[in-house]
Amino acid sequence: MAISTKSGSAYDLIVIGSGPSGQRAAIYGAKLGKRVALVESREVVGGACINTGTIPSKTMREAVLHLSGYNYKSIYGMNYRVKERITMADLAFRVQHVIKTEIDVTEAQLSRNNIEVLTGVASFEDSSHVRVTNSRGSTVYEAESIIIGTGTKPASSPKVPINGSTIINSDLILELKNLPSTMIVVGGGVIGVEYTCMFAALGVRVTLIERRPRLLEFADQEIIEALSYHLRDSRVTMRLNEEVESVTENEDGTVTANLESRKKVQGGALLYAVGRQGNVDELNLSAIGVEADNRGRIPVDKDFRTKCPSVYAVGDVIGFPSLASVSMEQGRIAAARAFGDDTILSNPSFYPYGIWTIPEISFLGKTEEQLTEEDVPYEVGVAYYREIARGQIRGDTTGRLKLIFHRENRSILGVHIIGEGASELLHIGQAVMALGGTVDYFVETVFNYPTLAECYKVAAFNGLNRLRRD
Ligand SMILES: Cc1cc2nc3c(=O)[nH]c(=O)nc-3n(C[C@H](O)[C@H](O)[C@H](O)COP(=O)(O)OP(=O)(O)OC[C@H]3O[C@@H](n4cnc5c(N)ncnc54)[C@H](O)[C@@H]3O)c2cc1C
Ligand SMILES: NC(=O)c1ccc[n+]([C@@H]2O[C@H](COP(=O)([O-])OP(=O)(O)OC[C@H]3O[C@@H](n4cnc5c(N)ncnc54)[C@H](O)[C@@H]3O)[C@@H](O)[C@H]2O)c1
Repeated sequence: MAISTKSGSAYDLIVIGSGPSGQRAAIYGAKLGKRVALVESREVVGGACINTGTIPSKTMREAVLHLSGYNYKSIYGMNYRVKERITMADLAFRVQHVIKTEIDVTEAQLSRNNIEVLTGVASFEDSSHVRVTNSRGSTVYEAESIIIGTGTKPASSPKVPINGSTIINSDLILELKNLPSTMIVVGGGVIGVEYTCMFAALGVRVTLIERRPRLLEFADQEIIEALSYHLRDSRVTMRLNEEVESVTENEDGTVTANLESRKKVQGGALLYAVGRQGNVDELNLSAIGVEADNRGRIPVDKDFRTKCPSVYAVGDVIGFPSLASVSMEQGRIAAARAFGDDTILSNPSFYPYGIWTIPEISFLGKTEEQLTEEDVPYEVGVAYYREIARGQIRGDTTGRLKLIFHRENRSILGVHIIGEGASELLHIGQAVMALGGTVDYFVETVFNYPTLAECYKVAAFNGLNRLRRD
């Protein structure tokens, strides 16, 4: 069938992709009074964030915690649960509800800002023209500036036959018909570890295989040791320093992961989570003289401008840190820069991490390992949730907050938390750090009682006591 080509409208800004990076870029452009179009290849807006990634996984985690009674087992006993037989349908029910609401909220935001949403696959004609192709044909639109926010998709391998039922990637989690009794997770990155925790909390026996010597290499070692303790306690088997070479489906419906070391691991289902690949294949980047690397990442400068001066790229498609929070910020900055607005400033040293393991982990700033490597004289103060009244009330007696500060000028260098509420709690430390506060702030400040925020005060006292002893 021949595809008809039409000439479409002209815009000030065309944004490709409606994930967090694209949404924020488009809205910021509109706030600057520009005429903006947002191209999205899926039928719905929201990107991987709303449809397959952040929102589904975080909602599923909440459903798992609620239905399994995980947070209350230490109070009411190991057999406590809200629902006896938890099914995939129970989890999917809550996830679909939140996805739908988030899509509605996003659509309303885009429409309020007069952003025109064009459904179809975008590809470059040249540095100011984008072709949008859908089942009705193809139209070429013009814009002064173009921002790419096309995100990523799960990395695949010809030796791992994803079948959507027993061998899945993170996009297909909700396609699992039943909860398997055993599961293999390949990849000890954020996705692999988060889903390992959820399935383990549901009683699934998980084997987690990671080719590196430790999980989540960018996080503080002590925090990861604490997480590993929880994983073992939830009957997770960790196989570190092991690489999965291929995966085979067995006649009895089970699957086998074949390791480079010639070991074999068998399970009822397998989640393949070995990283993600940039969505660049359909963009025709060669038309604008831009080339992505072997993982589909587009190179950009500090303002997110590509080699082609009128084209910017933001979000996961430019690589690290690949977080929804940071993607939004990058989108805003790129739209501002595209129209000569230099007022938005953002300091990546204060970007936080929230890792939704069970228990959750959150941190910002430097780790002890990094500071040792950089010869920075530091001291550490730790507070344990079990010593804080709120920790006892909530039933989380294993959490901890670790404050790292400079031994001489007492500035905060890092905050690392594992335990319930970590991702929210972190923001107190983030504010103090960003505003140039010192460890003394926590000593001098009165926090509500009983709250987890008290951890900051206890950790500060603990660290300052150590400093005095030396
Ligand atoms: C399982 C999982 C859990 C996650 N959890 C968290 C979390 O807890 N916290 C956090 O901060 N981050 C999390 N992330 C990461 C977060 O989802 C991403 O950082 C974020 O979605 C990136 O936003 P984006 O706008 O760059 O891309 P995306 O959200 O991937 O959106 C890109 C959009 O572009 C569209 N597109 C692609 N190519 C074209 C084309 N040629 N034409 C038109 N449209 C196109 C796609 O269809 C997609 O809708 C998670 C990711 C995954 C996979
Ligand atoms: N809470 C959050 O912020 C959150 C949650 C989920 C995902 N994300 C984002 O999504 C992105 C992708 O996550 P991911 O976990 O897929 O990727 P990743 O790159 O973080 O981790 C993949 C892991 O798989 C391992 N691996 C690769 N090949 C292997 C093999 N053959 N056998 C065994 N192990 C192998 C790698 O060593 C690595 O540790 C991340 O960059 C992250 O920022 C963020």
